[in-house]
Amino acid sequence: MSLVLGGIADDFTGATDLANNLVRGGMRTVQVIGVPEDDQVLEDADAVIIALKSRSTPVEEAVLDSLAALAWLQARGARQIFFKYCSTFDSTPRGNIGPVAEALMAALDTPQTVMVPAFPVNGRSVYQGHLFVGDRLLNDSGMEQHPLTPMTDADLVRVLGAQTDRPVGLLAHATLAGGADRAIERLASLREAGTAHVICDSVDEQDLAVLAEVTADLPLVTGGSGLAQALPEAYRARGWLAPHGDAAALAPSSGGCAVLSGSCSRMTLAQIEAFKARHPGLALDPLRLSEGDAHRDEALQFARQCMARDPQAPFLIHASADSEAVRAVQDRLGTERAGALVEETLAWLARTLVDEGIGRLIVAGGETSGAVVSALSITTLRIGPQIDPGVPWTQASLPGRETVLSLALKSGNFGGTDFLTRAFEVLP
Ligand SMILES: Nc1ncnc2c1ncn2[C@@H]1O[C@H](COP(=O)(O)OP(=O)(O)O)[C@@H](O)[C@H]1O
Ligand SMILES: O=C(O)[C@@H](O)C(=O)COP(=O)(O)O
Repeated sequence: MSLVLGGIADDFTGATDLANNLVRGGMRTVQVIGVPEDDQVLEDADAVIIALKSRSTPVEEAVLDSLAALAWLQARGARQIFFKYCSTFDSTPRGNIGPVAEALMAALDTPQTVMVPAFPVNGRSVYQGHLFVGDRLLNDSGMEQHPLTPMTDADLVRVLGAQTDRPVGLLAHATLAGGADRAIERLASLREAGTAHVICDSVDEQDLAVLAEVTADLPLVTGGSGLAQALPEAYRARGWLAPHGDAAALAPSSGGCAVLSGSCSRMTLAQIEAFKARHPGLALDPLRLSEGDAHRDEALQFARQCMARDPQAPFLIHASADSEAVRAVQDRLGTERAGALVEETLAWLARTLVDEGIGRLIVAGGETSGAVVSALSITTLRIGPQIDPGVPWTQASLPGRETVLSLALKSGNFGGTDFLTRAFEVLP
């Protein structure tokens, strides 16, 4: 198998988002969880996305995991490596975006890479190096209150500058508007001046199409999944992709419907409210979780009652809470312990509920999805039809289970307000 694109994603929802856009562009894409064993057999694919949990891990660990993923993809002949991080550039002054990008550049022996977080269909755009979410600057979008990676500065040249000693430059919109040749010249002159990282403006699909044309031949690109919407066309123009049938077909789904949420984003909170207006939901209290198993067991009882009442009707369990409540919990337990406690509980619930008949599961939150997917021992996800931009249904075979599990991993900020109810309605 010789790959066109090898993806390294810093979280699991991000990996699914990237895979979704490649599939929509007609690329046969497989998502794997962690670096696969050398002898793991993968179906024929144009792209393999390796989902890591490297967004919030210590820098050294993120770098090592990313390099291991790179080595696996290189051994399968990947023409281009795509380092996928969040369209809201989720990171801290220590990293992990800068250090991981640099380690990948060194391993690929390339002096420069591009940074393209924009995802216009979901409202993420970059202008003069500043990241907007809808009509708000990043630091005024709610992301400044993220529980793990609060983003308090929208100037990405400055944000990345704090994560690296190498020079950071800008490919500005005015240059991009001049077309691919002008953008290529700009990248070359920045390269000659020693600029390793280039933040790329992009406000719409047209900008991304130009950027795809400009970057398709680079060994390494980095960013959100917006660029991946445009890359398949650039690959096709180079004769790298053969035509084939529907890249997003899934087997029929079965089993009960559940939602588990650890995301505290504004959008998830609105989705939870809309869901609870129609279906049962239970809020977890992290402080009670910290006192022992009783609260966790209550949540399981709640789920069992819902399943007994109507095995097909969806229900929700969430730790998601507004920023004030999250801060109060973090003050008492510490940020890491609070996050880990919530993730462990939701992962345990996922494993137990799937054993007890849940076959269609939505998980909201990137870190939360990582914990759930790991607890379910999932190694590969097949990407199905898109529910909302950036979020497809996927399917996984689980060890010891005859039917497939349908799984939607929802990034915190993605999806319309009715996402949690509509997702079950559109599932085949
Ligand atoms: N009530 C809460 N108090 C403290 N931390 C929480 C609470 N609810 C969720 N968390 C933690 O917040 C983090 C949310 O991150 P994540 O799952 O990636 O969501 P998102 O996709 O919105 O970023 C997780 O580590 C989760 O465990
Ligand atoms: O690029 C994006 O915005 C998403 O793919 C993503 O990575 C979101 O991360 P979470 O919000 O932590 O799910």
